[in-house]
Amino acid sequence: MTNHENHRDFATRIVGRLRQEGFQAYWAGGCVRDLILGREPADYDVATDARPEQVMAIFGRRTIPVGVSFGVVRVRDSREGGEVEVATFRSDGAYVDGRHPESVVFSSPEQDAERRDFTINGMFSDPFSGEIIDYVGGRADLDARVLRAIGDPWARFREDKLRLLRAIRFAARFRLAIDPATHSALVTMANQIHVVAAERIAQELRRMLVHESRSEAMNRMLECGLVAHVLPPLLPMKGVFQGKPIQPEGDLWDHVLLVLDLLPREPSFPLAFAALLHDVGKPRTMATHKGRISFHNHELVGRRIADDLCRRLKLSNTERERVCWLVEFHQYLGDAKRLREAKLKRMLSMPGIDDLLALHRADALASFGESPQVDYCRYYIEAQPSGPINPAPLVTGHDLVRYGLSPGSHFSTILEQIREAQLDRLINSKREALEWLDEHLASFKVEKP
Ligand SMILES: Nc1ccn([C@@H]2O[C@H](COP(=O)(O)OP(=O)(O)OP(=O)(O)O)[C@@H](O)[C@H]2O)c(=O)n1
Repeated sequence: MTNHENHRDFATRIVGRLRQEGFQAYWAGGCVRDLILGREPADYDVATDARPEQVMAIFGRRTIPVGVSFGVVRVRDSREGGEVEVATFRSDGAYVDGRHPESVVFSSPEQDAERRDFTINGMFSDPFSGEIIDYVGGRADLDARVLRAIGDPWARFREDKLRLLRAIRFAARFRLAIDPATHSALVTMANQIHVVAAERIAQELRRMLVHESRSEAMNRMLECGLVAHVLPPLLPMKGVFQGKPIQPEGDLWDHVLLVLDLLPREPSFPLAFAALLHDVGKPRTMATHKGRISFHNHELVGRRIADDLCRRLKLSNTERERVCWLVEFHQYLGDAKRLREAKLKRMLSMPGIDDLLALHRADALASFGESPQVDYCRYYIEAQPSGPINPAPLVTGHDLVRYGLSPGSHFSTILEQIREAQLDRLINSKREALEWLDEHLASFKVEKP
C-alpha cells in the first residue's frame, strides 16, 4: 500500500472503531472536497459525536491530546506511522483572538458544518458507503465551481482573518469563482489581514506559491487588495513597462506572473518566492536616458526589499538568505559564457544553484526565449564528478596547422569559437570539430586549404 492508501485505511479504521462503540463518525472537511474533485487528499480528518475523553478511552495510548478544549485529539497509527485528527462535532463560541473560539459547545454534525469556513470544506462522507453528508450546499457549489463562505461571510472572515487568504488559495487551486457576497466581504476586510500572525500568513503564501496555481493566486490577491497588505512592495510593479524588445508580455507584474508559471512544476518555496520578488527593485531604480529605460542595480535594491519582507514574514534565516541570494543573482548567469572560469565555477558550486538556474531560465523564457546559458552551466556542473569541470579542448593550434591553415591571429578566434560550440555541445568530437571548421571557415575570412 502507498502512504496515501495507508493513511486513508487508518482513517477508515478509526471511523469503523468509533461506530462499533456506538458513535457517529465520518471523514470531514478538506478530504471530502478533494475526493469529490477526484484529487488525492493530503490528509484525512475524522469528525464524531464522541467527546475527546471518549476518543482517548477508545484509542488509549495512541492518542495525542492536542486541543482537547476545542474537541480535537490526534490518533497515531502505531503500525504505519502517521496521525489522523479526530474532532468532536462542535459549535464555536466568539472568536476573541481572531484564530480560536473562546469556547466551544459540542453539537451535531449540522452545527459542526456551519462553523466551518467555506461550503466546499463543510461536508462529511461515510467511508464505507461513500455517502456525502452535505448540510451547506458544498456539493452544488463544487459542481458550479463557486467558492462561498458558509452563512454570513463577514462573520466567517471576522472569526479567523486567515480565511481571507485561504479563500484565495482555494479559489485559485480549484479554479473557482468567488461568490459575490463572499467576494465583497473579502475585498472590504482585506486590510485586516495584518492582525494574523506573520508565521500563519507565510504558511499560506508558501502553500499558494509551491502549487502550480501560484500565478492565479497572486493575481487574485492583487485583485482583492491583499497584495497591498501582505506584499506591499510588489504593488508598484503594476503599470511599469520595460519596453517591447525586453518585455513583450506586458508590465512588470505580468512578467512576474509569467515567470511564476515557467518555474519547474514543484519549485521549492524560496525559489517561488524569489521568482515573485526578482524584479521588485525595478520600480525604484527605473531611469530613462536618451529614450532608453534602465534599472541600474535593481537586483541589489531588490535584495534589500526581499530581506525586509522575509523578516516581516518571519521566515527562517536559511530561507531568507536563499531568497535574497536568488534575487540578487537572478541575472548573473546571463553572462555565464563571459565570466572568468574561476568565478563561474565558484558560482556553480553554490548550494541552491539549481534554483538559480531555474529562476534564470524562467526569467529568460518569459522575456526572450530559452537561455543557452542554462545548458552551458549544466554542462559545467555535470562534468564535475567525472573529471575536469571544463573539458579538454577538442582542437588545438597544432590541429589547425595539420588541417592546413597558416598560423596567425585568426587562430585564437577560431579556437575560441570551436570551444564555445564544444561547451554548447554542438560538437562532441574532433571529427565533428573539423567538419564544423569546413562549414564555418568562410566566416573567418580564411581560405580553405
Ligand atoms: N481557518 C479555518 C481552517 C480550517 N477550517 C476547517 O477545517 C478543515 C481542515 O482545515 P485544513 O486542514 O487547514 O484545510 P483543508 O480544507 O484540509 O485543506 P488543505 O489541507 O488542502 O489545505 C477545513 O476543511 C475547514 O472545514 C476552517 O473552517 N477554518
